[in-house]
Amino acid sequence: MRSVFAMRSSYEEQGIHFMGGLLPLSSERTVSGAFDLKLARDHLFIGDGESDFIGTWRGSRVQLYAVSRRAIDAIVNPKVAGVRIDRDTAARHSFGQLSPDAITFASGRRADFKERKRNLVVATGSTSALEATQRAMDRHLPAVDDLAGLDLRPLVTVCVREAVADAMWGEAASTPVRYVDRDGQTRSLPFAEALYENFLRLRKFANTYAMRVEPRLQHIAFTREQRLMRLNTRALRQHMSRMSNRSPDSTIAGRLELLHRASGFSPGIIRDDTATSFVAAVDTTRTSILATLKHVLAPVNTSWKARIAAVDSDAVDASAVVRACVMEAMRVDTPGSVFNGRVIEDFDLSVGDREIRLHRNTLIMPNIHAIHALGGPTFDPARLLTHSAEDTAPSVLPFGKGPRSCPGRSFATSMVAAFVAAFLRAYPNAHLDPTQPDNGYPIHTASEHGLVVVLRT
Ligand code: HEM
Repeated sequence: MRSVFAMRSSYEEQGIHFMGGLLPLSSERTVSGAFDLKLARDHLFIGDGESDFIGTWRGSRVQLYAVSRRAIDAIVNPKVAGVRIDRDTAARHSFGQLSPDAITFASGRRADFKERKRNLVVATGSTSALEATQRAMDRHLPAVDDLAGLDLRPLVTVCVREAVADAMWGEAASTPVRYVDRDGQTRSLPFAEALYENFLRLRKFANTYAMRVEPRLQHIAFTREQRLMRLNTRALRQHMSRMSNRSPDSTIAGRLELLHRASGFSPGIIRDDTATSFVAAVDTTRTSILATLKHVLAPVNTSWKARIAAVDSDAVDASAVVRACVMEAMRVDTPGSVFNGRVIEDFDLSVGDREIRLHRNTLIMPNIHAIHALGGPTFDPARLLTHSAEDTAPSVLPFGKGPRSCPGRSFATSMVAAFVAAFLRAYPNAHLDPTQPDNGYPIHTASEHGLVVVLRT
């Protein structure tokens, strides 16, 4: 078996540029710097716009990022993804503790993988996100007269969390469960809120230096916070096991249960695929809403705000203008990254007119941030509206691509479109507060700054 140093040398000999220092772990210091600047790890490794791959260390492993469209297409090709490259993500050691049997961590090589994925697409796609979104907005949107400025981050978070929970489980999402907060205080929280809060804590802990270097350490309860999160994880998993077989057929959980059971999937898989869909949905969807509002509420984009506001409320879901604004916002402020994969056997990957020898155990993933950066930092939905069928499709991949791409895409885009259009109807004079430094930061799932708007002129 090749050492990581031999692997790296082989890639450098094949012309792949490495970033982040010569020795294993060295890149983690650079990553800490990126977190300080409120950037996600993958923003650092976007390449020069010419290369196919960028290499670095991830902890003590060799990581390759596909950074050109053709390299991404090569590694997500169904003949490669789930055949010679399989899922291997450190996330299974962090928030994966909540749902270890979820599809997110499952091998794409299993014979039943395609059916499992199809069930998720059907269960999430056949739900109307619109009513759940509107109900949550009706509960939480503030009375306009009371507010000169408003941080949208907590407002959007609570609306999306409740709307997704409603679509996922119906009333059962509000069942109170015991939850231990960061101070060690035991409280009673609605089940979906407790699940989301514990997910956020697990993910935050995973971003610390030690856990990035050795993600498996997250399974050992060294710290008080780890012990508290573990208590919650156990209680939540027990609660979710008790919820099985009880979700109404009108909910995503109910439909997934019917489909997965008919396919012969175990109760553990049904439980964990439901839980993973909830956490995957809330975090990314609320980030996409914030990103879209950030752009359409900027004074320079008033014409796009007006075009969205002019769309009839019944036509929002199908509106090309609304979709173009949402996708373009996700291009400029990409919510999350795709999950990592691992090369499972040495093989030659065809990229354009050359072959690249990939070595077993190399971590490898598409860097969608690199593709998105090629379009530049300016929000311009027109580029998505004007391309003809003959043009190369614009490279906007916030949901990933290929066999592992997001099964909740249709649900998510409906929810983002519904929220943004309803918000603009409710607050036609809303605009970004130019005095707020927080508004200048990029928006992604792990960022914690606010998005402050003025609701009145
Ligand atoms: C705007 C919102 C969303 C964005 C930007 C997003 C993005 C993504 C991305 C980038 C991936 C990884 C793809 C890959 O590794 O190739 C993913 C996977 C996944 N997403 Fe989403 N997602 C969103 C909403 C949702 C929703 C609403 C659901 C379910 C209700 C969902 C469920 C999942 C699941 C289960 C996976 C794992 C798929 C697999 O392992 O094969 N996501 N998503």
